[in-house]
Amino acid sequence: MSIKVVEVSKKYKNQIAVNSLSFEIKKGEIVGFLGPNGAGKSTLIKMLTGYITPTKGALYIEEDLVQPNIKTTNKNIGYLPEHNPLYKEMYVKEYLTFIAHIHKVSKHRINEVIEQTGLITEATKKIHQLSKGYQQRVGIAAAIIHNPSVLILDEPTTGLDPNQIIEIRQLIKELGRDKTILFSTHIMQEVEAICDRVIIINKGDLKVDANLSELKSGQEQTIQVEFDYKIEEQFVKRIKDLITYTNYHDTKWEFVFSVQDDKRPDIFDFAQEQGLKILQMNTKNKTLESLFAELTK
Ligand SMILES: Nc1ncnc2c1ncn2[C@@H]1O[C@H](COP(=O)(O)OP(=O)(O)OP(=O)(O)O)[C@@H](O)[C@H]1O
Repeated sequence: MSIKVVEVSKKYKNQIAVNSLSFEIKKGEIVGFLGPNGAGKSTLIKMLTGYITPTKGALYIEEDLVQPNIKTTNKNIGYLPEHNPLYKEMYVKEYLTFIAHIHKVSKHRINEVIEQTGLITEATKKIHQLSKGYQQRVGIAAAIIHNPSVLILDEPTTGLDPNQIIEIRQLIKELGRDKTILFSTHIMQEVEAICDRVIIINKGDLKVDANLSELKSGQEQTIQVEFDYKIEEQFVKRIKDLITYTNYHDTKWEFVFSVQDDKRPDIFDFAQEQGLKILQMNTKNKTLESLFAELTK
């Protein structure tokens, strides 16, 4: 396991920020760590990186317990905090040279990360001259300069414009080819765009730890249809994968399916077989976004 969290809790005075959380992340996985504001994401990330200690429980990075072994575990972690701490008066290459020096890594690694994070054209500019998206790339370059096996990103796309968001997501995906990545966000679409697995927390509690495909397959598909003529129930029952149906009016129906594949083509085929025309058809799918809203009320 690259990351292991065992019954970890964190209490700030009377406030329980993280409540007995447990999960494991395998080598090479990209996992979205999702929760609304105040859910406890940053608190857990700070415990993984050794910035704060847990009130209870144990955290492991590449099999090493974080607390007594912070030096070792931090060698294996690249961390981009929520507020990317950059020395903005420095030039990009100068800053990365400074970070490389702290980590005692060889100079050739600086050019390597500049290339890897798409910073070649910006390397000779001062950091404050860069767009927010490029500043975020500098933060990521600094986080991976010592070539860690685990990368932890705290809300890496917050405050970026839509194009920058797409670019940073792409970069995270590329880095995920040879690193284990845990990144926090409060946007479900972000998780859908980047990862296979999601861990959802709310008010410090674990709500979901599942692959996205599992989450999606557990969802129902609802389709409302209006035909041009009345149709008998016995015929409607023949539609494949139908779990329930409601007849609102002679010609208006709502069908609920248990499968994820788009069932609209099947309804077209059915209508054709029955000699009917479709006047209206709407899907009312429960999105992952609405599932997240339900779980984090
Ligand atoms: N140093 C602290 N002292 C007291 N309470 C704290 C401290 N840091 C965080 N908290 C509280 O712990 C809870 C979890 O906060 P945390 O920052 O971990 O949430 P988050 O999921 O990262 O939220 P956000 O998305 O807003 O960054 C919140 O209620 C917060 O107010």
